[in-house]
Amino acid sequence: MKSRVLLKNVSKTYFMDNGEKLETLNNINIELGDNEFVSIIGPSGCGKSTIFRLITGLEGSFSGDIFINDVEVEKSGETVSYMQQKDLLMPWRKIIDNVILPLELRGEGRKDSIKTAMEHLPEFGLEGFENSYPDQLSGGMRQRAALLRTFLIGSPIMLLDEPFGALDAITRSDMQEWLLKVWQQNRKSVLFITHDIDEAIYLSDRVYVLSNRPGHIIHELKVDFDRPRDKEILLTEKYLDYKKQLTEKLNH
Ligand SMILES: Nc1ncnc2c1ncn2[C@@H]1O[C@H](COP(=O)(O)OP(=O)(O)OP(=O)(O)O)[C@@H](O)[C@H]1O
Repeated sequence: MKSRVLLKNVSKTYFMDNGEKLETLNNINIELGDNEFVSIIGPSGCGKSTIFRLITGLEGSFSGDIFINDVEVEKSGETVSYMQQKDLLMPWRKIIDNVILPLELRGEGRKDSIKTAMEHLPEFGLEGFENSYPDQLSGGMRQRAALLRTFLIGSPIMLLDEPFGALDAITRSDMQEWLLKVWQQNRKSVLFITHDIDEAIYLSDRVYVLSNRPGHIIHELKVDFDRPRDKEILLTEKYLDYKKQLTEKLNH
């Protein structure tokens, strides 16, 4: 199944209520290939989330071209699985009722939706918690529930905006390993936004570095580690070299 995204010379300017222009993205070129895991890192406010809103069609006006599976985004009609930065679970709905939302929105019956979701609960580490409410779960479990909800949107293309940003270091590290495992089993194309250089290198096939706003690509790193990966790679020279490259570019 095709699962590609291509941004060609994409620029985006917001027009503020007071008439001012906010140039947000400047001539961005990004490519996500079939089954690739690609990260985007860059300073706060440089337009990373805007890129996702453009790909999903939530943000309409821009210059340049965006292709989803080789079709222009305006004509594509493809639903992309998108997890926003603050993708909160609804506190009044049980975990199972939170995760089946995209299936229900697609018009699938409640019974079938629950059956589908239940099959994925073990893989997402949520077995036995289907009837819990979000505030009864740990931070990592809540993020896995939000990821399952995103996963059940069903697109082979996933856009994940800082899914682990609010987690403590140990939980975050566990979640990275878990995400790689799930990704390897399900092979989707993932675009992943993070502020964390280590996370970007560990997870990705390639990493794009954005400049300060208006964001443009200042570096592209190909991460040449075999898969499946384990945290041992963090101790290698090659890894340290990648980290140095990205740190230098970000502090540029
Ligand atoms: N709907 C909007 N209208 C006007 N300005 C906006 C809008 N959405 C975002 N912006 C502005 O565009 C810039 C980029 O925002 P965006 O959320 O894409 O950045 P980001 O790189 O994802 O930031 P962070 O890393 O802090 O999440 C910011 O200055 C933001 O205030």
